[in-house]
Amino acid sequence: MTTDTTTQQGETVLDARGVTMRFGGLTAVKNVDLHVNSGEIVGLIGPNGAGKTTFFNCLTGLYVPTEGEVRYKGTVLPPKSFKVTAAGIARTFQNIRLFSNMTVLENVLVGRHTRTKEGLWSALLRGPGFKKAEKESEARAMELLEFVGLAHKRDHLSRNLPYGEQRKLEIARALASEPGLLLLDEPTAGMNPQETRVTEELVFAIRDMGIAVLVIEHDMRFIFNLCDRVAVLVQGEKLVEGDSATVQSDERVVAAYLGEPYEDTATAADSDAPSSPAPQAQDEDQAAAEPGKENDR
Ligand SMILES: Nc1ncnc2c1ncn2[C@@H]1O[C@H](COP(=O)(O)OP(=O)(O)OP(=O)(O)O)[C@@H](O)[C@H]1O
Repeated sequence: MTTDTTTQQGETVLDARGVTMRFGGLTAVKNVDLHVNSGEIVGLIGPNGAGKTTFFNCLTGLYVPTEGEVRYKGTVLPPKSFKVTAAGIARTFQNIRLFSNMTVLENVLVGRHTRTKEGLWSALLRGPGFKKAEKESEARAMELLEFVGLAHKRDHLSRNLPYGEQRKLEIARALASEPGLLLLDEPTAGMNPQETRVTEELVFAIRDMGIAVLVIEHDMRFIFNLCDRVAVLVQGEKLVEGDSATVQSDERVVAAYLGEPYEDTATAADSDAPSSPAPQAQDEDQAAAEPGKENDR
């Protein structure tokens, strides 16, 4: 198993400062600072309801933070998710959001739309420029499917894939937008231990492609194996941030989140049962709740 997380770390890719998100009287995220450097894998952990997904939604333009600022490579991000994707941040969702009636390949091609230059007329007329761009996009999409191990399923409908493969497909689709930063929201939820290990290797490989990664996960073994740095959110506030050893041994984290020392829970973390509830339409449910409606898709 790969546990070497050393890599070249350079410029600040993501710089979130003082991010606060209130839903009426509830402060879901409170004054959170977080940065991610190129070459880094950063983990975001915390108990259920700590504000992790809300924070992700603030980073990706799904929510406009009540206060604070999010910069990507030094530029303040526009509060629109498609513009955030075009800027270079891609994400996956806790509740998988694939186009279920499209094939595996088509799902990845959808992810490429921010990087294709051909306009509406070109698409309608299907001229030579469009056909060339279409071929290039398909070739790139197939490379990504190879990368995540799904090339042989290119023509399957995404809804027919097993759950773990749907998660991989979401990652391939996110990579299709050629991001500089990938946000993964519980990428191993519902996976068995073997699938989790494969996902771990996949995330290392993504980092080695030059893409920084910020990952939310409840599986502590996965997080502590993978991440260069881990931030802990509790009740919307950042409690601790540091390398895996620092975070694991911090008494506040043990008390607030782990409940007991990590060493004692490692076996449990490797059990077959997902450490978080089965995926559900949580984001959609939350989106329906005013005033924290999603900004767009
Ligand atoms: N759209 C919304 N409207 C109102 N409250 C919301 C909304 N979205 C999230 N919340 C609340 O904000 C808090 C943080 O929720 P969030 O989903 O961000 O936590 P989380 O750390 O991602 O939890 P989990 O690990 O269970 O996914 C919770 O109390 C949640 O009920």
